[in-house]
Amino acid sequence: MSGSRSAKDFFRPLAVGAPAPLTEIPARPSRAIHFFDPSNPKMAAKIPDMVGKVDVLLGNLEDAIKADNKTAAREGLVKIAQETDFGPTQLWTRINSLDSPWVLDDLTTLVPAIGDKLDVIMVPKVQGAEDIHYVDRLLAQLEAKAGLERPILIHAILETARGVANVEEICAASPRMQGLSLGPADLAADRRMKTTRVGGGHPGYLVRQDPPKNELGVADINAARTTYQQDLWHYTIARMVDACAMHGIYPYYGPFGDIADEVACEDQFRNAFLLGCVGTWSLHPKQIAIANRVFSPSVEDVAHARRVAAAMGDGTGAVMLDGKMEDDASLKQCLVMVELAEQLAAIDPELKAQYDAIEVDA
Ligand SMILES: CC(C)(COP(=O)(O)OP(=O)(O)OC[C@H]1O[C@@H](n2cnc3c(N)ncnc32)[C@H](O)[C@@H]1OP(=O)(O)O)[C@@H](O)C(=O)NCCC(=O)NCCSC(=O)C[C@](C)(O)C(=O)O
Ligand SMILES: [Mg+2]
Repeated sequence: MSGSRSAKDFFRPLAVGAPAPLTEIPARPSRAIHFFDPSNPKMAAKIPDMVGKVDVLLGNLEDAIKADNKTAAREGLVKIAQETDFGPTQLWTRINSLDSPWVLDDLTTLVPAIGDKLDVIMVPKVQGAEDIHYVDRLLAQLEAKAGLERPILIHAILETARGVANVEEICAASPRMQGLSLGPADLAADRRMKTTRVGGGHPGYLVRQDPPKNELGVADINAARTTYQQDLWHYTIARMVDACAMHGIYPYYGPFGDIADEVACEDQFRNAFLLGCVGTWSLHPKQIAIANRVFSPSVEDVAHARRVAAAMGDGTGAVMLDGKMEDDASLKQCLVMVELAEQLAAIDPELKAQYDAIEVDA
């Protein structure tokens, strides 16, 4: 890849004195990345109580924050971060876009003030590896200056056609890359898609059942036919999942703007979970429970996975379980569930109790 670092330099710090990059991105539970506006006193007041109840709290500085409130949001985030003990909950931020008048101050303020508490910086509207390289070097310089001991990770939002086209090089651009989220609103606009919704499906994007045929074998195109609404975001999410898996980083859905429609929100989140995403965004407190439910494997799935693991002994060969074939590969599928359940149980006592209560009779 032109312009990328050679293998021998990939894990070298980009500034003298900056912390060494991680060689592996930790699989920390992040079912819900909960967005809040640090300049909104009502929202900010709720944040300390949310610690421990959501996997990630994200102080948003970009879109959805009024231009007049950009400084207040940045300062509000610094204050909340300094005054709060986040325990097992991660603290992330979404900085302003790289072409905005605010982003340089975002980074030069946040890293010295709260860099020791910030786990991940979400960068919006990432177009290609060059955007990640810019943030990567700047973070290294700021980390070195602040004497930080742990590198801050980068999460890119895919919300332009160019960003989607460059998804693999974005994931590969830095050892700081933690993951990707879908930005369905900006992406729809950039692609000139004809949906005005923030994420989710569209009733016009469908396939229709074939027409029934009459006794002469002629299709009756006027007969009632079932239609099936399709997922507008399937292609993009699937590309993100492959790019992330290939680079050992984590894919996330993104925002679901119809806060009132909890059913459709859950459906969209579940599609992403099934395809390989590890989490999603929550824009309103009530979306946290939906995300936590959807992105935790069900007790039934974990029970089945553990049964397969027990039945597979040393993990090789093929066995029959409930009339179905299980083998080395299906065991690997099951271990995805078992490992995720273990990671979640470590931070979620309620889930731990449910998973611990499973009895495995192989
Ligand atoms: C949708 C809104 C306006 C409804 O806000 P509301 O106040 O009208 O809702 P509510 O139901 O009346 O709220 C009840 C209570 O919960 C509070 N509350 C409400 N939300 C939160 C929250 N997130 N965190 C903590 N507390 C919250 C709210 O302040 C209120 O407190 P109160 O009972 O004391 O009066 C509000 O929830 C909100 O502003 N959410 C965040 C929106 C956001 O961050 N948008 C940006 C991400 S999506 C995006 O950028 C797109 C993307 C990726 O870039 C792209 O696709 O291109
Ligand atoms: Mg956006």
